[in-house]
Amino acid sequence: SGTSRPVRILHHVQKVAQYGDAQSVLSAVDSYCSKIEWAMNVGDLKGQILDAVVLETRPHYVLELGTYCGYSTVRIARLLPPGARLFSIEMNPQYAQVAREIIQHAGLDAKVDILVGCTSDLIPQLKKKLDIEKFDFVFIDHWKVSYLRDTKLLEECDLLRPGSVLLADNVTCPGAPDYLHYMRTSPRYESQYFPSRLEYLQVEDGMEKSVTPERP
Ligand SMILES: Nc1ncnc2c1ncn2CCCCCNC(=O)c1cc(-c2ccc(F)cc2)cc(O)c1O
Ligand SMILES: [Mg+2]
Repeated sequence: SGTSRPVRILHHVQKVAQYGDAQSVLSAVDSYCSKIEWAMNVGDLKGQILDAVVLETRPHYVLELGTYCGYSTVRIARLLPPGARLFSIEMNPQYAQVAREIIQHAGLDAKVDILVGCTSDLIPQLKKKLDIEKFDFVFIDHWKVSYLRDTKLLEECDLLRPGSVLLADNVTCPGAPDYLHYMRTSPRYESQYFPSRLEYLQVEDGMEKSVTPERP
């Protein structure tokens, strides 16, 4: 068919979701992807883990690696206090445009900036480009083979502070074994696994939450 899966998801959201209502946008994506065609959104089950971590972290500056259709971007942005900012990096320009329109439909575009490019190129530019010191919360959901490399890049670029929270999707399926090993053995992090299910399926998956301890 002519359109891409993200464009079909966008059209469904524009057709059935209430403009300015983030929850109806999330429900529209979840019903489309559970009934019509699967897509790699974090989904509602793992989304509830994401919600809980965002609410307990109360982040002011958020970074997301891998935007796709913007489902998790909406999920996070809807819970942010006024003045908080979410920057999401997406490599695929078509995905980025779909995400912008889904985020706009949810009424959250004022809180969100989608940066188009590869994380390894953009992360080193963030301090200068965004005039940001540190990120309080990072949601990692892009290429699974890039999780560890990009986390180390965030460390090297001094974008994390004691108490920064990293939450990684798909650490079981498709899996990010080198990231898990690093997070669970590095003295720099305290890590916790949240078992769940792969979006819209009965397959086991889970998310890993890692925090740089506050105490010196
Ligand atoms: N800024 C950037 N830098 C680097 N890569 C970048 C990027 N921006 C985008 N990409 C390129 C990756 C985009 C896709 C990442 N997500 C995934 O690959 C993913 C796959 C599954 C999956 C599970 C079981 C299956 F059978 C099949 C697929 C589930 C998920 O929840 C996933 O998040
Ligand atoms: Mg994912």
